[in-house]
Amino acid sequence: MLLIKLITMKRRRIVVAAGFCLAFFLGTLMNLLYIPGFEHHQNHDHRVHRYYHEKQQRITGDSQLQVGESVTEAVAESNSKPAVGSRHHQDLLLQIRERFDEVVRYRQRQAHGSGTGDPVRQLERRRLMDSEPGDNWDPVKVIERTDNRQTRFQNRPSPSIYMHTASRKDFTMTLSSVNGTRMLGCSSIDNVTNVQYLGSGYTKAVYKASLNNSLSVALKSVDFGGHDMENCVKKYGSPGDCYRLASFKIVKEMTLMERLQHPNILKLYGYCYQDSNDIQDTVTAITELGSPLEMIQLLQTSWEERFRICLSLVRLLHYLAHSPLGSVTLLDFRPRQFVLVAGELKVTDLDDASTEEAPCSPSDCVMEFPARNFTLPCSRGRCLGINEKRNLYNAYRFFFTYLLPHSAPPTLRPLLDKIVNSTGELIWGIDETLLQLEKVLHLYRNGFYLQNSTQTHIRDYKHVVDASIHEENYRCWPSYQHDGCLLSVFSITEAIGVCESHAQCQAFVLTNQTTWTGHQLVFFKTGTASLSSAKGRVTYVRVGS
Ligand SMILES: Nc1ncnc2c1ncn2[C@@H]1O[C@H](COP(=O)(O)OP(=O)(O)OP(=O)(O)O)[C@@H](O)[C@H]1O
Repeated sequence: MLLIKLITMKRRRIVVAAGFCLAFFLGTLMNLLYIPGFEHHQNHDHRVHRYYHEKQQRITGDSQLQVGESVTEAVAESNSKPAVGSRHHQDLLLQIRERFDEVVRYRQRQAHGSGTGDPVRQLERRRLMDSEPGDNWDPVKVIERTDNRQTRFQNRPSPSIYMHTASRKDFTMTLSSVNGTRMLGCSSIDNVTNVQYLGSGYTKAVYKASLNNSLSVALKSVDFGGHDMENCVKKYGSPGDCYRLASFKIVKEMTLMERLQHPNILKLYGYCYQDSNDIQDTVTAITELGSPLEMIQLLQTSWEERFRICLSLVRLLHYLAHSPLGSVTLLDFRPRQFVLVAGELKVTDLDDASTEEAPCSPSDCVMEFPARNFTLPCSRGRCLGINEKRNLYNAYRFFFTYLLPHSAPPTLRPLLDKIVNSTGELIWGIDETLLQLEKVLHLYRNGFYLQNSTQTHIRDYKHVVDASIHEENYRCWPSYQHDGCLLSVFSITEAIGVCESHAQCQAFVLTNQTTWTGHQLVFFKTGTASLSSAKGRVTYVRVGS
């Protein structure tokens, strides 16, 4: 009986959630199955987990950083692999060189489009010039210092001194500040506590840790047991060079985090280079902590929170389209590349970001997606606006279609549908898309989405000051609290409208909490038996029939 009752009570919620989940799964399945160049990401390996355990012990200071067991195994397997100095091995060195060059390009690139008179760009340019080499912060300093040595090394057989060997201290001392903010270094992560594994991908493993038992951060390093390292060591048999190759992804990410400053890009707090027993200069990035994005969970949250994520994303893409480095595209755009920080969406994985616009001849500028292709104009040998358009279409297919329209206020639906359609067809660019989403925010924040139909019910509610109801809770969707009905409203009129639409609702209590749009959180109640005095609180009780 209880089960049947529960099922009945939750039926609406389950049906809604199931509907979303089904749509989400069917839709994303197609998308996720096809991501050019990223097919390998779907794999996972038990050895990765074994490494997390080993690594967790190392981070907490149990021992020096070691080469992971799976890498050792891979080295054993790779005895038959080409010798150091062979052409095959040179291929690995070439890849390292390419990644090195890419990082240096980002590091040295001047503000894009300077001299346009745009004050924001001019400000960006000044900021960049202020932090040109010579500034204390420079995650590639370790590499740049060896650039000359590297040039000489082109014809050398041994890769072992490819990277500069530096003691930890060197880097701790050169670390100072970036954009006026003091950076963390190796000493900051010596005594981290509460280390927890957060996630890993193809290359990196990410841990949560507390510094001084106060600041929680994310620690990102190369996953020795990950696919990237394992495949490389199997192929080339050189853990040290494979590590260098993989670590450039972290160095690139740190460089972009420093170059691209925006509220929706995760903050870099610092980094640490440490020699390990077997590998020199292993790098750990220390970044802002987020929580991984769970699409299924998001589908169950309020429209207001889902809209916030879409707006964050569009603000981010607008910045990337006009960034100081030029138009930046996120080649790997899956939701797992983003995290949430206090409800805001932030991009975390920048190692697949690119500023290169695809080269073309006039006839072959085609942008391909699983469900459709777009033909773009080819101008001066480059596909015009491809970076911006790729980001926007990915935002449409991974985020907007699932998060924007469902359970939105009915009066906003036409505008939201237009946003979804116009981005899905790439009719709008990012500037227009941002303008329209900011318009939605304006309408929502100022209550212009409300219809007048609830006015007539106001006289049916009694206003009780300095009173609250502690019990008489019921569940509703999409509540901000799981065991009660806590919803956000623009006004008392809207709260009355909500109460009228819930069969159980007999009263509601205003809280002093507000959401990110300034809406007030209100508890809806089934009755008033536990009504009691509470200074400063206001309760509305239904008195009409
Ligand atoms: N700052 C962070 N806070 C919380 N979780 C994070 C953070 N950074 C990354 N993660 C989690 O760790 C996972 C792996 O991180 P990341 O994407 O940088 O690794 P990767 O090896 O580049 O992965 P991929 O194979 O997707 O490229 C992410 O999917 C994300 O869920």
